[in-house]
Amino acid sequence: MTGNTIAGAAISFSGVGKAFDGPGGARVSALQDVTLVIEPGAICGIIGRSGAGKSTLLRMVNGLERPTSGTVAVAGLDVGRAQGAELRAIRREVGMIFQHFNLLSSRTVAGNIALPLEIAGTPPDQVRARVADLIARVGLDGLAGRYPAELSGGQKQRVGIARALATQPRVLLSDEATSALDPETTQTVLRLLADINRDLGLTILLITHEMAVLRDIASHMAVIEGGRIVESGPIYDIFTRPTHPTTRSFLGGVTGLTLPGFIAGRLLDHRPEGPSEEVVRVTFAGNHATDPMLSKLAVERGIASNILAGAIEEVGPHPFGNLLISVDAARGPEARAYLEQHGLLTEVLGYVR
Ligand SMILES: Nc1ncnc2c1ncn2[C@@H]1O[C@H](COP(=O)(O)OP(=O)(O)OP(=O)(O)O)[C@@H](O)[C@H]1O
Repeated sequence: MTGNTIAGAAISFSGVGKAFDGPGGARVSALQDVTLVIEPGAICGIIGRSGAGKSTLLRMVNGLERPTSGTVAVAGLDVGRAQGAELRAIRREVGMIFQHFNLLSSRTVAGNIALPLEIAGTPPDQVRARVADLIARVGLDGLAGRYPAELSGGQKQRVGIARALATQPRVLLSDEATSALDPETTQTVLRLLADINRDLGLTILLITHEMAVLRDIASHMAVIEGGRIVESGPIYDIFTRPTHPTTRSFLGGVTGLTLPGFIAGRLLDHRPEGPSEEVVRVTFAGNHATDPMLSKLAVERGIASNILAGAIEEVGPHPFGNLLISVDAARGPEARAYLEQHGLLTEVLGYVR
């Protein structure tokens, strides 16, 4: 083991860089100085735009890509430097599911799920018993003899999940596994992954470009931009206190964080001379999420607020909401202090005349 693996972590990236040979001999830097620790049993989501480096990061965990610098470890084993039998042993600990399922069309459901066991040399009677268990586990009872072409997208992904679990891995990698599915099917597949995480204690690392997927399933998340992790931590902390502009732009779609166009176009950085309104983001977290704090602000302090946009939803088991409001700029500091005293988070976004 190198000194850079993190003891006790399910997956760790320590100062990881990856460069590829690009066109004309130029080097393309896909990842730079990535450090991320994923604890056993976590569901960690990596979100980023196209080309940010998500797939490269994920593929390092099962040794499909090797780091140019730094260390990637699974359960303390250095994947990037493992060879031969050691690499095969690490790969058995890591299952993977894919956006387009990657099933063999010539094999049945049972045949696809059996494949990793056959490759591992498992005796046929054990393969049959294990495949039957896995089919029940992922809710495909009665479909063992069907071929992929006879299945819906959601059923195909269940086969993919069962196949990934066949060798009883400790880590499951998900490469945009719900991106090709409709919203309802996405929910059922995410629920299955959450059940597997809970029942089997499996650590899940998933990549996505949809914040809603992370909101519904992840315990932790990291935002990747230009090959660097720009923000990471427990999902609830990031939803309630995003710091990086990229995180905020991803969050805008799911949490009502985006300013309506008619305000955004007029927003000033500094309070202007004369009457103006302060535009404030108010984040409601935990038990405060449904408290009528703005009504109390009006009644107790006589400060009226306009609601510009907002949403209340759940992140994991916690209620959470964002409201964008405007208040008379002269009373803004008092309004924010009042809301903060009552457990809400506030942030001034700007001013409008
Ligand atoms: N085998 C390769 N050879 C050369 N460049 C590569 C290779 N694989 C990835 N890259 C480059 O590395 C960068 C990161 O790519 P990566 O596929 O990891 O991004 P991504 O976030 O998964 O994108 P997407 O969401 O579009 O799949 C991109 O600039 C890409 O062009």
